Amino acid sequence: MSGARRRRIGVMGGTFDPIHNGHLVAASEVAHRFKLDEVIFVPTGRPWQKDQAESKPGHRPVSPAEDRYLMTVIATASNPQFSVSRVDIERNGDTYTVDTLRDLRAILPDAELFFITGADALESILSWQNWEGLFELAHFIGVSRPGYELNATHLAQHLETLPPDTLQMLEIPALAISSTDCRERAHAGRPVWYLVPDGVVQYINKRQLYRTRRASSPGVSAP
Ligand SMILES: Nc1ncnc2c1ncn2[C@@H]1O[C@H](COP(=O)(O)OP(=O)(O)OP(=O)(O)O)[C@@H](O)[C@H]1O
Ligand SMILES: O=C(O)c1ccc[n+]([C@@H]2O[C@H](COP(=O)([O-])O)[C@@H](O)[C@H]2O)c1
Repeated sequence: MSGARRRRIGVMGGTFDPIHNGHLVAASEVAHRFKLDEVIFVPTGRPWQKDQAESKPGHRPVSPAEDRYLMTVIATASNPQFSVSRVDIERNGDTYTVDTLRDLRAILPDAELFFITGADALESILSWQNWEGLFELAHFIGVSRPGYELNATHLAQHLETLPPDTLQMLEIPALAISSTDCRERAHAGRPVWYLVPDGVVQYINKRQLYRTRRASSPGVSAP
């Protein structure tokens, strides 16, 4: 008897500080083109490369994980194909994609995973923890992003021994939106409407996120 088709699950990892429409379009387009059953958004717990960059003068620390998680839930709630996982925010220590994928494989042992990453993140993947092990855990889909070239020739030589569909590229509708720009807008009192979902605009206002350059906002408390 032939086995059932394996569920095809997209994994969209990100710091999502805040989640914006560029993330949502990327996930939606990959879901359609790769016939995915679902996309799981995975907010990072401790994004070690961003933490390092943001310890430089003039940069602000990453917002509390619980705020980033809740914005991701709000942004994805209306799409039945989208869900949000807490695996990265519940794991102690720095967030490594190799752990994300291992955790998701343990939860979804029969699924085929497709990790979605923008062209900028793809450029730096050789600096990720245990990157050689990543491609055995999931397919990788690199998506275009304004300002970055969608090119993985630097990776190709390292992937020669792996199956040809290990890493695939996809041009998506260009949205020149970044979380950095959204934070700077919110900080300066400029609008973020239509760059992020409406509920995320309201959450940013309610929690007064990005008003200061320091992470001075209190933690999320239960209602
Ligand atoms: N506009 C976009 N188009 C396509 N991919 C994107 C876009 N913005 C972010 N991504 C991808 O989404 C993933 C998560 O991104 P992240 O949460 O770091 O957002 P960001 O906008 O890059 O944040 P920041 O400006 O703080 O660096 C990464 O793989 C990133 O490349
Ligand atoms: O595994 C790593 O070492 C690693 C280093 C940097 C980024 N990542 C992952 O890449 C995704 C996008 O990260 P970021 O920092 O651009 O929001 C997110 O899922 C991160 O956990 C992973």
